[in-house]
Amino acid sequence: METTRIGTRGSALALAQAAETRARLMAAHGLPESAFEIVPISTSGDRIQDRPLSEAGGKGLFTKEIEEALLDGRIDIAVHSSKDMPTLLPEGLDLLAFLPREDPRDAFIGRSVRTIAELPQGATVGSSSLRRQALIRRMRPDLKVITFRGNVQTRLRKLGEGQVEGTMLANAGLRRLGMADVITDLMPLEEFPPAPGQGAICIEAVIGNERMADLLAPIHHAPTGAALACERAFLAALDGSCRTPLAGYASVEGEMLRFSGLIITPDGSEAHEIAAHGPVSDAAGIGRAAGTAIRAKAGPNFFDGWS
Ligand SMILES: NCc1[nH]cc(CCC(=O)O)c1CC(=O)O
Repeated sequence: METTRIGTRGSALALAQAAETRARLMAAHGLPESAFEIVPISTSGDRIQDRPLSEAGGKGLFTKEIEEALLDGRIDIAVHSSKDMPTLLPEGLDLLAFLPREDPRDAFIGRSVRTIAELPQGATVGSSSLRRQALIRRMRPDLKVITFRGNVQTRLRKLGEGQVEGTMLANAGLRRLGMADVITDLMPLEEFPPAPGQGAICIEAVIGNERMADLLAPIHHAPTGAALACERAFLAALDGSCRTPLAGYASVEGEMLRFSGLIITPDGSEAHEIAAHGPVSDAAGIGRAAGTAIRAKAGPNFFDGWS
């Protein structure tokens, strides 16, 4: 029997996502663990630690080396956080499966308070995400928001040392790491909407590889796939620029898809929101139309100066 090589980043979260994918494939096909090999691959996003990723070139940084391995045939499938995927994939690759989405909310981790509202005037909060920075500033313009990178352990150490009074991470990632106990508050979706793709694992493969298409079909979760098609179309309609703080979240109930999107200036002073719904079968169309509509709402000057 041929071994399936699963490419992934080497971070603890990425390895947990690869192991979850392997477990689902084993269960779906009655295969032993030995039918799979997890291949960790270091990416530019992992190596660049000294500046915000939005300055270093944005999203593709977490996927480039892994996609090269797919195209070179060194791995058979690649497991990613959907949030880290650019809207345009390299020629010849496609996202063939999405696993059932985890909770998409952001989590707040406070040092001596439980919520953002309880932070003292002028307190320092750390985040590396432009979206989270802007949403925090919108809620609490008095806070000092600093760029804060590193893996979960590094961030928690800095928090413990008092470099910041609070930080934010995706609830999904913390849960997958078995670290949800550090969370002191979960942000409501309406007030603090997530990034497109947050909480959803996707699996990428070479188009036309029938063995991989057959392997992945039974673990694909169609409602998550539709939600992601909508969110990714919204992102694409806004050029998916990593320098534009934006949020987008779609949920599916039966045949109905609901989407909410937001764009916001980095200082949090101006935000525009959009809500849309329609049939699941039109998921990408709903996202694209929402992107066009929010662009029109914001006006041509909104993106000037900082995008
Ligand atoms: N860019 C890092 C990244 N990509 C996906 C997740 C979380 C897991 C997920 O959204 O599925 C994280 C870390 C974080 O935001 O806390």
